[in-house]
Amino acid sequence: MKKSNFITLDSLSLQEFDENSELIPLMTPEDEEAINNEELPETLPILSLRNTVLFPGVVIPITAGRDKSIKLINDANKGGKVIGVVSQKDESVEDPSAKDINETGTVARILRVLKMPDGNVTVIIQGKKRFKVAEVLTEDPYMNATIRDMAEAKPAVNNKEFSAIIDSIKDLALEIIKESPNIPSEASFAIKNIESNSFLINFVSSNMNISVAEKQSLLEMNDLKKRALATLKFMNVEFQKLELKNDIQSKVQMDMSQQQREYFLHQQMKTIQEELGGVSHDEEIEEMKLRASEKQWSKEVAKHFDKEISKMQRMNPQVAEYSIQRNYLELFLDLPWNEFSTDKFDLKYAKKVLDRDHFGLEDVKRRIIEYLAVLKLRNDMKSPILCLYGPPGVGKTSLGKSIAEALGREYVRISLGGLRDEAEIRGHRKTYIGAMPGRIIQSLKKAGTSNPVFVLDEIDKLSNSHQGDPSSAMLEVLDPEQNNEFYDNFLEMGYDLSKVMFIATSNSLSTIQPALRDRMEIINVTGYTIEEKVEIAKRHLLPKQLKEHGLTESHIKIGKAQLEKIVEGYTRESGVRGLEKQIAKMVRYAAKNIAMEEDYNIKISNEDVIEVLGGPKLERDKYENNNVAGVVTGLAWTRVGGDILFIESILSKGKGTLSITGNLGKVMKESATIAMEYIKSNADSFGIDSAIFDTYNVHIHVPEGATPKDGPSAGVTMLTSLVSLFTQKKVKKSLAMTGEITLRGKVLPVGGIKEKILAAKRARIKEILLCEENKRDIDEIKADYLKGLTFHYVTDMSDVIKIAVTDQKVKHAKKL
Ligand SMILES: Nc1ncnc2c1ncn2[C@@H]1O[C@H](COP(=O)(O)OP(=O)(O)OP(=O)(O)O)[C@@H](O)[C@H]1O
Repeated sequence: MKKSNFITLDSLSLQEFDENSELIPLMTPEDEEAINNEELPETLPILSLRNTVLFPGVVIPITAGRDKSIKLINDANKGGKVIGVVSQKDESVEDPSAKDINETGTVARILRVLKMPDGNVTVIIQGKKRFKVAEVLTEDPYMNATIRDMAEAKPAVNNKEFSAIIDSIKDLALEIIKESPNIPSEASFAIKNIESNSFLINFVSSNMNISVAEKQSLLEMNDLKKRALATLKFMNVEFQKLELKNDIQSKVQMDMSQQQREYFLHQQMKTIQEELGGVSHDEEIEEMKLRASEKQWSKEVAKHFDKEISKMQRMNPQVAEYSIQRNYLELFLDLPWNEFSTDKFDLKYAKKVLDRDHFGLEDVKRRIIEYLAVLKLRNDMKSPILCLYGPPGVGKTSLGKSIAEALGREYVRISLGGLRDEAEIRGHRKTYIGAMPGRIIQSLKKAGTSNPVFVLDEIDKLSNSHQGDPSSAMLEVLDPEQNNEFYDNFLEMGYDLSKVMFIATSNSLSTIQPALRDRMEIINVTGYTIEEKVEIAKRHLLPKQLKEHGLTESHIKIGKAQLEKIVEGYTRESGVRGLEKQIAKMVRYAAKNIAMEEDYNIKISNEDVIEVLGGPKLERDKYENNNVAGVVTGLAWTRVGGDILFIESILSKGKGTLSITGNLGKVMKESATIAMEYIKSNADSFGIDSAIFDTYNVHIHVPEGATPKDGPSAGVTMLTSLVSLFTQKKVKKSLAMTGEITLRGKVLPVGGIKEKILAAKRARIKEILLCEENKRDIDEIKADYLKGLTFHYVTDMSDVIKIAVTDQKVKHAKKL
């Protein structure tokens, strides 16, 4: 035996062993040869092993606790030191008999016996040769049995396959040792030094991490090549398990170190932030909690806030969700919750404020004061929402502002024009990227109180689209029964809007969703007459512009005559927005002169107006003379106020066709046909020869073809135009008219009377023809507006002709 080759065993205290005995030898091929040639004894004492298998050549320590085993070891140690070692089939059997042990075992030589302090005996044995138990002779005091030799089929020395398997076993064994933290690296020296193939297989099999049964199966294999292959398979499995284990371990380790790294960096950042005087996240949260404690929110909101803030506390401040959560909670803190301003409800003061800010509009102001009076008496806000309706620039929005001031409330305004997405009103859920609360909640945050005056501008221009229906969200906002729990998607909570005073403005009633219109009290703000506009300009617009341009009244004076010129020549509107712009131009002109020290005190003359604004841009809507047959003045209503229009018709030789031009809608064309047919059937009463209907073509035209026109209110005008045409008689001077006609010859009332009257006045019309039923509209109009106008009320189309068409022939009357 070569003493230089030795194996270290971790289960054994080698130091102790070294001190007392020789080193454990490795089995060389020569040793193996010698052992194989040794004659086996016929009988052997059999030591049963519970949890291991002894392979030939391998040295293992065994601790014996059972009396039988201790006696066997002691006897053998005193004698020939050779024993038979067989593993138990079932390790739990305490006192195994013949049937409990495997048939195949290994002859072993006792190398050393160590007596342990606890009475156990540790024996170090080395396997020599396999055997089969032939017959168990005695079981007491320990098992003795006759044994048989076992032949081993060894492959030829030059068997390449076998050599390859052996090489693989060696390589894999080295890999396994490398990967296993528990096997000392010296083991790899041992592997490298093993010269005997069968010992290599046995050594590896013995040290592999496989079950006793598996080890036993290896021991029982007679064919060495097969045994080598089976060993290699087990090794592969073990290697894969090891790799997997290491993989998991390194991952776990990496996760841990990543976490540690992040923690470390966060700590560093926190320190840096604190050094720089910034707010650390903890401080931020503390500050939020402090602010929250001052809020007057309901239990429900407080609970929700607490839940959300503890969510924020658990978050990593570096992730994007953290800032979303912070914004969310800041919205809660910024929003007013049950924070009210005290209402003034001094109606005299309210009237004063309204009068101060707005000239005229007596009716409107009266209704607003009445509305406020009701609010004062009822002392709650569950009254209809005001809707100020009228053409642009008549002061609807600024009335809202004055109401806020009169009541001593905050003022906020949103424009609903062109708003198509419901989320604009209700907000996006906060999980969306860039999500925000809706405009209602945003405005309340801006207002800072829970009861502001909230102006909803252009409510008629809310539009529907595939992104939802904003008007249904608006319905919830404006419904006093529902709006105490208005749900905003971003806020994820109901918000009480019931104390908010909503005022809507609108240019048209027909485009407001009917359900919305029902919820509102409509107040009509009509346009202004020229005189009123001049007054508004003098009292409000000019002082406002002077202030904005840093001037005072001593710098520039614009007389009434010039203001009137500006109104008539440069603006065409019911409101005063355009007028304000023109005045701003005049003020800028003065400011320039003053700044250049050319003139300190400017009194604007007519020439100045032309110099600054250019020649008058607009001819006043003038009534035209009545020298031509078939030309009649009608009154029209548009979204931007009233207007006058002319209906012209001519005759040409032909076959009696009727053509209509001027960009007219279907209803207006129908009016023309009705008028024509009515005249045909009543030709005699108008003194018209029916023959001309077949010999002349009629063409009706409504000028300004670029502007689309529609509606039934031009019916009476068309009728008058055609009668005048067929009779070649003059239409009454300075007369304008509006009214729908029917085939039976009736005249029906129409809308927009106030605007139409204002337009007629602007055009210097003197007489107006209307349906009898429209009289009640006229009665509602301020007497001032009606000054200088004569009204003719009719019910029948024949009355229209009687009033409108004179007996005089026109200048160049056609002979028909
Ligand atoms: N009666 C008035 N007295 C004083 N100023 C007026 C009056 N009417 C309108 N104004 C002024 O005209 C300007 C335009 O008014 P505002 O913006 O309120 O019009 P609006 O009716 O709301 O128009 P829109 O329908 O286009 O929103 C404001 O500067 C307003 O102060």
